[in-house]
Amino acid sequence: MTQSSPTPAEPLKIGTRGSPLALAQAHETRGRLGAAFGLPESAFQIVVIKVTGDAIQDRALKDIGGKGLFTREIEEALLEGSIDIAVHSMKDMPVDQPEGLVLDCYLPREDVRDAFVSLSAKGLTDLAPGSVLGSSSLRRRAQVALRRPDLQLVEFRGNVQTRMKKLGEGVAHATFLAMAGLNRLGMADVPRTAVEPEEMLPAVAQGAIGIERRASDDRVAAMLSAIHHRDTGLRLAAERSFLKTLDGSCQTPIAGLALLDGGLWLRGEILRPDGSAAIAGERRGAVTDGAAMGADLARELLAKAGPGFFG
Ligand SMILES: NCc1[nH]cc(CCC(=O)O)c1CC(=O)O
Repeated sequence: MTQSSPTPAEPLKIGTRGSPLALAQAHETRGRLGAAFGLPESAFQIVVIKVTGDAIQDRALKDIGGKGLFTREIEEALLEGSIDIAVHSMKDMPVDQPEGLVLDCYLPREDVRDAFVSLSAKGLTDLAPGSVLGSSSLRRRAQVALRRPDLQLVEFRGNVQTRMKKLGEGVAHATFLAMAGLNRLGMADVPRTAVEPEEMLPAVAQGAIGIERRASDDRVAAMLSAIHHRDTGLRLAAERSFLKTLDGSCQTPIAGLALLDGGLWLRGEILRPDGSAAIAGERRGAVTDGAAMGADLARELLAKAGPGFFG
């Protein structure tokens, strides 16, 4: 069923990063809006925006510093009006939006799991002692160090294609990627084993796409409310509240996942960056109670950790 279109005079400008995954997410957003309002592709214009995190490829993300390495320039474009909506991987989104912007539209979530990717092994436990694991994610590095302190960790940046090339060249024996990214890119040929959340809890918001808009743009607000996926929003409310209370940045190893199983079930974990300790906990509550549950679980873990836990 199509809804009456707000008949945009000009194409709706969709802002995105230029990586193949970001473009796939922008295309999915265009497809869902087009289907909801009976609009052709020509009613949309995809605008690629260069972000700091993509421009700098030769340094570890934690050394570039600051929040929003993958989002800042896109939010600036939204505020100045050169785009109308911004499509984001929610995993890369800071917990607070700048004044004047709103993020309250989520697409149905993809697979939340990490994928263990290797040309020679099926999982962390099969890697020979001293093997090299490539990852730039503080969370994955800490989770790996906790489980396999013998492995050597190396930084691994770049898109999926670049990382597969590095594995082929022997730069590392294995890496982790999000299942969501592999699925969205249709990369069926990448040798992957899905890692269950019970083995390794994924990042907050992994697999979720969020669409940001100007707070003042009522026409766009109405369009986005037609494609918003409520269950994903309820889960992310819990996970992002957990992250916010932990003051999570990309400098802190944090994992979190909420599921709807009649109620809302939130699991969370914080780790020391070197993997020498981890503290985990969970909450169960009403589906609309995510924000309070997330904050409460974060406070419990922070109290257990004590000062200086992150080192
Ligand atoms: N920080 C990079 C990033 N941001 C979102 C995804 C994957 C897609 C998703 O989780 O929605 C990735 C790459 C990865 O972890 O493999």
